[in-house]
Formats: sequence, C-alpha cells, structure tokens
Amino acid sequence: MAKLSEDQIRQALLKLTEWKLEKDMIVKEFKFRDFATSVKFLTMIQPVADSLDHHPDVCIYYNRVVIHLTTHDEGGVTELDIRLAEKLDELSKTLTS
Ligand SMILES: C[C@H](O)[C@H](O)[C@H]1CNC2=NC(N)=NC(=O)C2=N1
Repeated sequence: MAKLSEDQIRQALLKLTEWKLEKDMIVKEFKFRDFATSVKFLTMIQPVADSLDHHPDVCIYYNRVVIHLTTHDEGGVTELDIRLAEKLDELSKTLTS
C-alpha cells in the first residue's frame, strides 16, 4: 500500500480522534482507569492487528497506552495505518465508557 503524502495524512486525521502526525508515524496516547485496562486494550488489539496483518508499536505506562502507527514496509503512513487507527479508537471506546 502506497505511502500517503503529508496533506493526505492530515486530511485523514480529521476523521480520527486525537491522533497526531510525528515524522513518519501517527501517534496517540490512550488513557484508561488502571494497568489492567491498559493490558486488556492490548489483548483486544492483537486479533485486529493480526487480521489486518498490520501491527502497532505499543508502550504501556501504567494507565496510559501510547501507540505509534507506521507502515514499516513503506517507511511511512499508509491507508492501513489510518484503518488500524479507526479500529483502535472504536476498541478504546468500549473500555472507557
Ligand atoms: C510479513 C508481514 O506481512 C509484514 O511484515 C507486515 C506485518 N505487520 C506490519 N505492521 C506494520 N506496522 N508495518 C508493516 O510494514 C508490517 N508488515
């Protein structure tokens, strides 16, 4: 899948919640009530990432989960990153509401 231009990425971010463009990645910090919920979020991400064959870079800091998305094979952000970001936003809502 082809790398998106900066304009295309910024346009795509408009339909996402609180994702930022940082160099060749899009980044978001998700906040949960505790560490168990952070870990649960990660376990929910795994099947989605495997089904898309697209995997996030993840850091957990107690109740915060920082996700970096990029397409390693292309060296930048592609439509796959945008698709995964949308799915992560949906998943996170089931844990915070
Ligand atoms: C062989 C496999 O399809 C590739 O290595 C996939 C796996 N998951 C991936 N995830 C991400 N984020 N970028 C990739 O380029 C990528 N490539």
